[in-house]
Amino acid sequence: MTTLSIDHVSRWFGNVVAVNDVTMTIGPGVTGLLGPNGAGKSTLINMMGGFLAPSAGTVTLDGATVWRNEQVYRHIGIVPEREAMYDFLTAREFVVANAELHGLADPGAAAARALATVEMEFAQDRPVATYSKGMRQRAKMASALVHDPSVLLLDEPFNGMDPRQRLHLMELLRRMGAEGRTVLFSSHILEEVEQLASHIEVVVAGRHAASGDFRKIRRLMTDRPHRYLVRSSDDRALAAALIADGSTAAIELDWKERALRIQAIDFAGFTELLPRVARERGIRLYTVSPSDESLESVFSYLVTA
Ligand SMILES: Nc1ncnc2c1ncn2[C@@H]1O[C@H](COP(=O)(O)OP(=O)(O)OP(=O)(O)O)[C@@H](O)[C@H]1O
Repeated sequence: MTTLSIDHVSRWFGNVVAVNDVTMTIGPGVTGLLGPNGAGKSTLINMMGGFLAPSAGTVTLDGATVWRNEQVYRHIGIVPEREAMYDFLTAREFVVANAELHGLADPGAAAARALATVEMEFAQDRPVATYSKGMRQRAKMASALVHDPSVLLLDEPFNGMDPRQRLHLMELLRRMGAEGRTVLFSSHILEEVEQLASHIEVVVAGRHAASGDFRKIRRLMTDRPHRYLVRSSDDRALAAALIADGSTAAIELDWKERALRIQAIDFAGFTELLPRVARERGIRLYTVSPSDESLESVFSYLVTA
């Protein structure tokens, strides 16, 4: 069982709409679920993993409803973002306990296999209290893998990891994807998703904003209108010269800031145009700063596009 279908799914908490009419399909390989904080990624993952019921719509795995379906739970492993671990347990005890919960025939052997997969044998008999953040993450991962699920869901798995741990986890997730499993991980960092995911789903403010490979998502982000704040030795002359070019969509003189607010449509064209025009007219550029580069603004452009 490998294909998760999210069909017109919404989830609200009181009057907060965390997920708003999202439809997407997640198949084998590694998929990145990208979006700023509060976009609804955890809520979506919890619904995909059967931890949370959708308020509307359906989540199915190869056609079978996920919510309250034990048959389906057998195929899903989930690594939540925050999970209380019993610090006095060792990783081995923690993973064996989960194997027992799954009713596996040989919990010891299954736990040993899962701990080997995440390369945690060296510390498996130490209490979790003595682990680094990355080691805890790996213990959680072993616990999620103990029943050999075909679908693995991870909520912000790279948070708080050092570069070496990050590489290690990337390698592991890549391998699992190559084996034909469905691996989905959430992140708010495009570069992280880019390095690992062959497919990206973007969510913003509870809504599905875009999907495609990283080239497509990158292009959507660079092709959006860019806003700059520019200060120069002659703002009026600069504005007149820039507006004559097609890559400049709008210019406003901001008296308070004593600067130009420029909206460019063609990112590459504009970054070439601005210094050239300034040079040709003998205008000195004092400040050139992007004024809307927050992740939220980049993503919300995708939603309104
Ligand atoms: N149990 C809950 N009760 C009330 N509101 C909730 C609950 N869970 C999530 N929300 C709200 O739903 C929205 C989406 O939250 P969610 O945690 O799914 O986003 P996220 O993309 O995972 O963000 P983060 O990366 O910050 O965890 C937020 O506004 C959040 O405050």
